[in-house]
Amino acid sequence: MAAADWGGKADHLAGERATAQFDVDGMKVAWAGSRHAVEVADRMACLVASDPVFRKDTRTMLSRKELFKDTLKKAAHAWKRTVELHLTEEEANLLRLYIDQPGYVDLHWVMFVPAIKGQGTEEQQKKWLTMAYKFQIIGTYAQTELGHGSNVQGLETTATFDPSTDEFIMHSPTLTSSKWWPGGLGKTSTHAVVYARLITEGKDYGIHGFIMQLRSLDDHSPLPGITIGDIGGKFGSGAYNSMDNGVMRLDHVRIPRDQMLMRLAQVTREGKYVHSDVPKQLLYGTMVYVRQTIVADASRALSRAVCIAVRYGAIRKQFGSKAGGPETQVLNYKTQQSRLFPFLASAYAFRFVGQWLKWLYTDVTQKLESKDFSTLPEAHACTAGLKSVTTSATADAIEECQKLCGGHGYLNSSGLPELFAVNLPACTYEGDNVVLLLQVARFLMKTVSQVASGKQPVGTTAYMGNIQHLMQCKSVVNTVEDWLNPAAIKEVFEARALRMAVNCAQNISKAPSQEEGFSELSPDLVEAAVAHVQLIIVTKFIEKLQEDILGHGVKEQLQKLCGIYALHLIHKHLGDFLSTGCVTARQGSLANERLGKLYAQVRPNAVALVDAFDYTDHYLGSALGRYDGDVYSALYKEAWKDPLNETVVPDGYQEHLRPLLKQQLKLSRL
Ligand SMILES: CC/C=C\C/C=C\C/C=C\C/C=C\C/C=C\C/C=C\CC/C=C/C(=O)SCCNC(=O)CCNC(=O)[C@H](O)C(C)(C)COP(=O)(O)OP(=O)(O)OC[C@H]1O[C@@H](n2cnc3c(N)ncnc32)[C@H](O)[C@@H]1OP(=O)(O)O
Ligand SMILES: Cc1cc2nc3c(=O)[nH]c(=O)nc-3n(C[C@H](O)[C@H](O)[C@H](O)COP(=O)(O)OP(=O)(O)OC[C@H]3O[C@@H](n4cnc5c(N)ncnc54)[C@H](O)[C@@H]3O)c2cc1C
Repeated sequence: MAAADWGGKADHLAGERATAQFDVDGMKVAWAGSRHAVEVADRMACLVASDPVFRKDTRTMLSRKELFKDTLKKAAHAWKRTVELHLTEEEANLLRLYIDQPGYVDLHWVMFVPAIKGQGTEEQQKKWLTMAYKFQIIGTYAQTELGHGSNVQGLETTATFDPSTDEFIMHSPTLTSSKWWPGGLGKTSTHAVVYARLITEGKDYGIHGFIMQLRSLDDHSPLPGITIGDIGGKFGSGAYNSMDNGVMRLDHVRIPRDQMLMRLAQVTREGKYVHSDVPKQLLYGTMVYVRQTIVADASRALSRAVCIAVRYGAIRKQFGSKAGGPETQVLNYKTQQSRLFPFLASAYAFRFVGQWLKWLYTDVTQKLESKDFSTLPEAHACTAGLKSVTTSATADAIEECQKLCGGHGYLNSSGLPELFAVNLPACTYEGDNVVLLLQVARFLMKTVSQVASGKQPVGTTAYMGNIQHLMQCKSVVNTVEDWLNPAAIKEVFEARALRMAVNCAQNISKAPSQEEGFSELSPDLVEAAVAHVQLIIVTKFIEKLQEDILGHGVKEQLQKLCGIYALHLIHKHLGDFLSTGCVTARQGSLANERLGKLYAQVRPNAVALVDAFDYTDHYLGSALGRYDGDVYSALYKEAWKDPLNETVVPDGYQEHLRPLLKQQLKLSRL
């Protein structure tokens, strides 16, 4: 499909594509998850790429106001096309994804609708979702405040029940209780799920969700008692500035009692608080859902950056033979490969673990429906941990890809600055990554203590049940080839994760209290959580390789990428593996040797491996990452689009530059 997008011009990367040792179409299926997924994604990507309304090549040159208006235009046009073409939910989601411009619709579909689905009663769902599905109302998720984001229990907005009118009074009692950050709140949303402290009969029952109308459906003005605005420009040009993240103050705004989301708890007509038989943590269910989707977003963002850096690395040449022979493609430098190929492997690893996480989430949701809440803690730990590790690695990798592309990577036309700016906040939103890793650590500490009392752990912590062996085993690796054995790899990751968790648990038990110990050891706990999450990613990659994977050479390439993913982590975190005694220094250096060989094997396949992501030039949005590799013409053409080049002599010449030059000239003649 990218070839169609390219329009049949010379393929500067044809030589690279000819060296591929696998079936690229088969790899596209492995990446997308099914032949059907490839087909729908292709169709939606082409629909977006061929529609002039969805152009984005001058996005970074727009003012904030122009960018915001452009986002409104794109969102409205996308909805029009969705209705005209009778798109399915799957197709409409992909359409939004390929438009590739953050906006209010993300919050509406990804948070507002799921919050009502998860926390509303059937009656509430019927009423509000009917309107939301038709875009008669636009919703957002208003949780974070100026004073508190991570600490949800610390939110200050109040919802006080008034039995005399059967209403809640929604109020922001302090400056720090102003809602702050919700996407779409600033200028667009007509409604929101607002999180506030429920107070009834004089008692504070903690945080609950309420549906509030914020703006008139006639003229869009804020309703009485509501003050709303945008919180201001954000990091980078374009990027997340298309989103109107908002601030909101409430001054004793009254809403009917039935606008409290009442699936988890209810307030009766008399003002009695009644809690359902579902765990109160389901209040956080929307966040679990979104964290799961963010893992898929991370793999996509990382694969875009890698696609740009690999294709450009194959085109860019620097230095050469002394005899004046051809210069070297920068992708052939071993340093370039050792920096870039782990990202290529990580993109595939995150993609597969994201597919597994989606399955886990669906499974938990089905269990919740039949009132089985047993797997909720694991789902929370997995979504929190994977969201954290994949988004942090992705943000770091995009930044490194910019450096891997040298000076040209720093240009907006490379696509990398915007990609970085738009994905960097994923380390913060939906839970700060460190805060989330501490949640994983909490789960691990509980599991260690259950194992100590003889309980058999299940799911992603099942390995901890093998404690006798894992606490004292030594890696069997003796040669470079031994590092090709998935069982040998898995064992060292399991031993490292378990030993780090057990060390933490033992040290916590020496502290005066559990709480003090947890706080004192939090840096170690974060590292133990990362080790556990990396084990999940490695394990799921290995399990993926046990599935039927069709297409010539596809499985072999994935085996190499799996090896690179695991071995680069051993290399990067060798301190952990050595200090916990899982591998010796010699085994560590054998792993590194194996890694070097894998890089060499992947090199002829690198361009084809990024082609398998199946991105159009429109979606990639990069002069460096073009499918045809015609990088220099593209860079040259893009430069002329800059508003500075609209005139040959710049604005300001007459006022500032000319007088300065004339003055200096005059002085020099004196
Ligand atoms: C070039 C490119 C251009 C354009 C690109 C285009 C598109 C954009 C590209 C990328 C983005 C694409 C898509 C993005 C998709 C979606 C994102 C869209 C927008 C982002 C919008 C962001 C929204 C938000 O940020 S909403 C606000 C989120 N806030 C948080 O996450 C707050 C974090 N804090 C918490 O979750 C909690 O407070 C806490 C840290 C967990 C602590 O909670 P608390 O104090 O209550 O609890 P305890 O620690 O005491 O725990 C009690 C108990 O509960 C368990 N627990 C906690 N949480 C959960 C849970 N979620 N589920 C289940 N159980 C939970 C906890 O473990 C304890 O259990 P135990 O008592 O058993 O130990
Ligand atoms: C682009 C963007 C979009 C957003 N969209 C929305 C939205 O639509 N709706 C919404 O409600 N919110 C939204 N948010 C808010 C977001 O969810 C919060 O910013 C996030 O949860 C982090 O909270 P915080 O800002 O309070 O960070 P803080 O908690 O203040 O973090 C500051 C620092 O303190 C550290 N820290 C905090 N607590 C601990 C602890 N217990 N132990 C150790 N370290 C700790 C953190 O690691 C961090 O380094 C958005 C944020 C961004 C950036």
